[in-house]
Amino acid sequence: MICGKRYFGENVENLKESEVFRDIINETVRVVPDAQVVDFLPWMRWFGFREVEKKMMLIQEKRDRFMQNVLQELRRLENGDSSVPKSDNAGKKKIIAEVLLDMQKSEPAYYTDEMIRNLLLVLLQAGSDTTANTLEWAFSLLLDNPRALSKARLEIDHLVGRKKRLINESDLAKLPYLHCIIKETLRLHPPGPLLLPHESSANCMVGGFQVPRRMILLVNVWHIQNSPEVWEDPRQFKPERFRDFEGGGKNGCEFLAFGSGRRACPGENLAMRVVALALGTLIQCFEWEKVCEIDMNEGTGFTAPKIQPLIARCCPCQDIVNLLD
Ligand code: HEM
Repeated sequence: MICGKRYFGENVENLKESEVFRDIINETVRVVPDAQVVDFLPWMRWFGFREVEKKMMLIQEKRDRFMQNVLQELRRLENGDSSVPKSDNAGKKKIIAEVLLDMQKSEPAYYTDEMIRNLLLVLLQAGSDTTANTLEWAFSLLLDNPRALSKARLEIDHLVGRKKRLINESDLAKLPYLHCIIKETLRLHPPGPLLLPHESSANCMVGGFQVPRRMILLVNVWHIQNSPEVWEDPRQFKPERFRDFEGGGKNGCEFLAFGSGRRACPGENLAMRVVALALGTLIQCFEWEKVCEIDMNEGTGFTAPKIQPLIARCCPCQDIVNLLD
């Protein structure tokens, strides 16, 4: 959607480029927690805390180089350069990078290359790890809760039937239990456990505390969503609790996995669809089995990933093999 290419999975067009992309994502996620320490304790910078500044500058150079190459390639493609390999997307809908380059033609002072590069990078960065981690946590929870997995499969089977077709985007609104599973996963393991740092633009009161202008606030969403004061049996995986749940819950503050208000995640709808479609398809097509006890511990890192990656066994459901072929 963003660059017109695949950087993960099968049919990756340019292996080297996709490796650089994955490195950028991983390195950024790794260095952000240290950068936040330095933001809050600026004197740590004097001691060169974990070489954060140096690392961030190196990553930024890599990010800029990567994205500038993408922009140059798109320009060459537009000018009819046949040496640039055409992507799967060529001739179909415009990708976001192309839309922004078009806008640059009418407003070059605003849509500079730097602005476009950073906008594309923030979308890629914000959308990749968060979505992938959610999928991995959801599957880990489902394998640990086989009843919920069966219930999700029944819901899908009931809607589309196993033999007929794979689920598609238009089915998603009719799969409420699948959505409950995703929300319960995001409640237990929010990929933004402290949201992003927010800065108050004016003096204000939050929860009875005076917050002066320009104060940086972190919101501990992990705690809110796992607190017994807010949720019954907070550490239990109970997708049903989201059945009649609206928005963020009471006062809009119980479920905050995508943040809230003006700076909430703009990718929420997209993320919910992507995760639901991926999770739903994996449930529909395969029989799943644990190969060992699943380690449910969260590691450090900006998106609170699993410490141990999920390993599971799957084999295609018999009646869907033809469809998969
Ligand atoms: C399961 C997936 C995702 C989760 C849980 C998630 C969660 C979040 C959270 C918690 C924030 C910070 C909100 C705040 O501080 O109040 C955020 C910001 C953001 N997200 Fe997502 N996100 C996800 C997927 C995506 C996707 C797919 C995109 C776009 C392709 C995206 C783009 C962004 C951007 C651009 C911001 C910064 C918004 C701003 O500062 O105004 N996110 N996201």
